[in-house]
Amino acid sequence: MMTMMMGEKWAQLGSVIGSIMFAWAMFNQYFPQQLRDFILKYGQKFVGFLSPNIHITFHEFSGEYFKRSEAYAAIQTYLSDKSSMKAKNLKAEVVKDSSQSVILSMAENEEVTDEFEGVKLLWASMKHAPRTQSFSWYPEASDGKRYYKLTFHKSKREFVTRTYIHHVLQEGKEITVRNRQRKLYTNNPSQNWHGYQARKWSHVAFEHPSTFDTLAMESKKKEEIKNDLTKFSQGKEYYKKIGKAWKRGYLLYGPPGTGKSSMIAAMADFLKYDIYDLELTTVKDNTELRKLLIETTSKSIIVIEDIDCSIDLTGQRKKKKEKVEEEEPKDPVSKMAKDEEEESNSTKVTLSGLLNFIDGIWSATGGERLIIFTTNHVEKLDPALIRRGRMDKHIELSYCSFQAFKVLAKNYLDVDSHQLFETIGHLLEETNITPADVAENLMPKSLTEDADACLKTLIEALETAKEEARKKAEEDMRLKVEKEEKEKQQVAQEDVKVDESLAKEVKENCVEVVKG
Ligand SMILES: Nc1ncnc2c1ncn2[C@@H]1O[C@H](COP(=O)(O)OP(=O)(O)OP(=O)(O)O)[C@@H](O)[C@H]1O
Ligand SMILES: [Mg+2]
Repeated sequence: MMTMMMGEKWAQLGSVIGSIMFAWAMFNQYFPQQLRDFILKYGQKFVGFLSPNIHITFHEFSGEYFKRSEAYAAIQTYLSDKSSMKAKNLKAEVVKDSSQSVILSMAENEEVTDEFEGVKLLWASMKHAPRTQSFSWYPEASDGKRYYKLTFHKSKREFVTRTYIHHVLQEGKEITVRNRQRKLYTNNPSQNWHGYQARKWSHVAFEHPSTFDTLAMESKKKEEIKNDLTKFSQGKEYYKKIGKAWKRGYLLYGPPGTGKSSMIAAMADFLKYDIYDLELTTVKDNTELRKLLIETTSKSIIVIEDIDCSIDLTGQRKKKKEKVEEEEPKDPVSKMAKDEEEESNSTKVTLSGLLNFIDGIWSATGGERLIIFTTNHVEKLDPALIRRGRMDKHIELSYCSFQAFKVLAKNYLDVDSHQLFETIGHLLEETNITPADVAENLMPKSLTEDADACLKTLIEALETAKEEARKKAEEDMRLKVEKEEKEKQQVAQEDVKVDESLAKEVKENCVEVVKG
């Protein structure tokens, strides 16, 4: 009985489908094209009129030719996670310049639901098939036009248009920034700026392993720097409010091997910014410097390492040139060649050009940039260059403290505490050793060397450094005493000379008096 009823139902369903297909065939065969279009268009409108839903479409290519819509790309990224969890048909795309080499998105005609602040929304991925197979310059035409359709209840119109879409685009862009492969740029010498596809900057993927976790320094100082960076990166509105360009200058100074370059890499990792490593010595003049600045993108760190060596800020360059002029060859051909070489080797970037680079009107374009200078000799820098407001934050990277050593011990040996730590702590207080040297000593020299052996090697190195420092202090003291002794002797000799000439004068005067 049951089976008979089921059979009847299937038969009924089959006949309904058959009728619909027959009606559709008749509709296509006997109704002219125009009438069919008219019926379909108004039929859709009628259904839309009855439906409580609203649709918004976001096309992949719209407006600017050849340019993919940013909104479409942001939505695709936003939906990527949701699609990979919920959709049954997925599309995989290899994304250029992305560390996440494959991104998944829903295939055409798939749907996923989203929920935001308690409101349910439906996203569908759609494609208009191309009408003709003709050649077109527009990338979308050959493959059909892809678009996303957002469907929601009409009562949520204001919420969706004012809040939800903004949220989706913002979140999509943020995910893109988080996932993108960061780049390390270096400036090309200006001789190579001309010609086909000439670039002012060339880049490689930035893959430095240094992070704030691996950086050896006092945790309080580290936290302070991280907070400063976070405040900066979230400060778009704040900088706008106070009328300041959205950029910040950092001066990192300290002896070689104390982690200045490592800190820059950690900052880039923390903020997910690109790095522009500016080699000032290959920049010809201030105009070139400005051109380079204009070509940098936002969310980046512009670095000038060893600023005191890159540019003469005290007029020494001029002196050097004067010296060269004195030694100029007589022969005009070699003189020209020497001039040319001199010209190409020297930079005419001046202090004022550099100051303009940091806070001139051009430096405000783009925004969200850090400018970092590093130096081993902070005292050599012109105060105008590093005054607060230009270099907003000065960070001293110094010799290894006990806290910094503990970070290195954890990273290199995976040791949190050890009986030798106390000895090392005392030795670090008495000796100046750079984190680079400590790190070198903590690296196992063979596969069999364990933490114990490495810490003992470090203690030996610290004792040697302490002994050397003691000897150097003794030698310095000896030289000082010797110098003072010499100076005293010189003064005594000069006194004797003065006495002698005085005696001579007195004697002569006496003779004259006697004669008189
Ligand atoms: N504070 C630190 N934390 C962790 N590692 C460090 C630190 N300082 C130095 N090192 C180690 O020493 C190496 C050299 O450090 P880095 O290049 O950062 O020094 P620097 O201050 O930039 O030196 P220079 O003034 O010569 O450019 C790094 O590769 C790193 O392994
Ligand atoms: Mg360095």
